[in-house]
Amino acid sequence: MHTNNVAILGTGNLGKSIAEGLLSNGQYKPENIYVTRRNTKSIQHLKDKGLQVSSDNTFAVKNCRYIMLCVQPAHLENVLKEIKPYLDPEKHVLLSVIAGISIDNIRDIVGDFPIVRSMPNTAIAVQQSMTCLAFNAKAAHVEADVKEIFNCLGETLVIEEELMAGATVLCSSGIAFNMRFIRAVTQGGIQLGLDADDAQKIAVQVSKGASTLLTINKSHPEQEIDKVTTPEGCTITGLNEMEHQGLSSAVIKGLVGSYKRILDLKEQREKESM
Ligand SMILES: NC(=O)C1=CN([C@@H]2O[C@H](COP(=O)(O)OP(=O)(O)OC[C@H]3O[C@@H](n4cnc5c(N)ncnc54)[C@H](O)[C@@H]3O)[C@@H](O)[C@H]2O)C=CC1
Ligand SMILES: O=C(O)[C@@H]1CCC=N1
Repeated sequence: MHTNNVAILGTGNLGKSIAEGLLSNGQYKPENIYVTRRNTKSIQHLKDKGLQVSSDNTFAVKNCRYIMLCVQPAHLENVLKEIKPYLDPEKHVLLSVIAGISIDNIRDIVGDFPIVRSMPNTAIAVQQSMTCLAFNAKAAHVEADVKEIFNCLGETLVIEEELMAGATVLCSSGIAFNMRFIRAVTQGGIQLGLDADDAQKIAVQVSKGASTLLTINKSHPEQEIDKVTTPEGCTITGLNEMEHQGLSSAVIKGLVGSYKRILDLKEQREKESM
């Protein structure tokens, strides 16, 4: 076995994004990435690129060190029970990207094991993920290696596991929230007379520009806003109107709603398994 082979069990939206990211940044050779899915038809393109594609999770586990659990929460228990006989805590590291499933939930099924919770987003496909990571004590020795994998796919932040639900909302759902803002700006631009392609091009570049300013200047958003808002000008007029309509409040309420949904689903799953 190649010491660092990666298995992605459940190659759907996120699993595919991870596979594409690992592949295109060159840290992994295609043959060292094992991807599984019950029906492999829709990941045929990964096979064409040289990845090891299979519907057999145990085959992937036998050949890999890092086992990424990328199925939906409802499918996790079955997958863990299926691979458990082939898991070796000296050889394998489990990395779960599954929202609302704790390290303890996984440990309850597989026993004491190196387990990492990782919360990336779909921008991992283009090496621009923000990935939050939490390690259990057994996985402490792989922290540097795991960080290196995800650092090649964007930025990483190690957090306490109890913050993982909040991180899921900001980090993973955050891509969708940002997309909706960009889309809304595009729609507004169309109403102001720009054609759809030009409006989107402007919205995307402005978003990138705003992020880059904060990254490079290490500034506070309000400092950057103050540079744009000419007294009595159009920016402050637009900004205040957005706030009168509840922009910040809507965003915060959305984030809190999303967070509560993670906790509700977790509670529901726990009740069902009792
Ligand atoms: N989509 C996203 O942006 C993010 C998703 N997540 C988490 O990642 C997980 C997957 O999410 P998605 O990729 O959106 O879901 P998805 O439904 O697109 O992908 C899951 C895949 O697992 C496959 N699968 C189901 N049972 C299987 C089995 N026994 N063996 C092998 N494959 C099996 C399904 O066929 C499907 O392709 C979820 O637990 C979610 O909470 C976390 C962060 C971001
Ligand atoms: O919406 C969801 O439940 C998953 C987890 C974070 C992103 N997608």
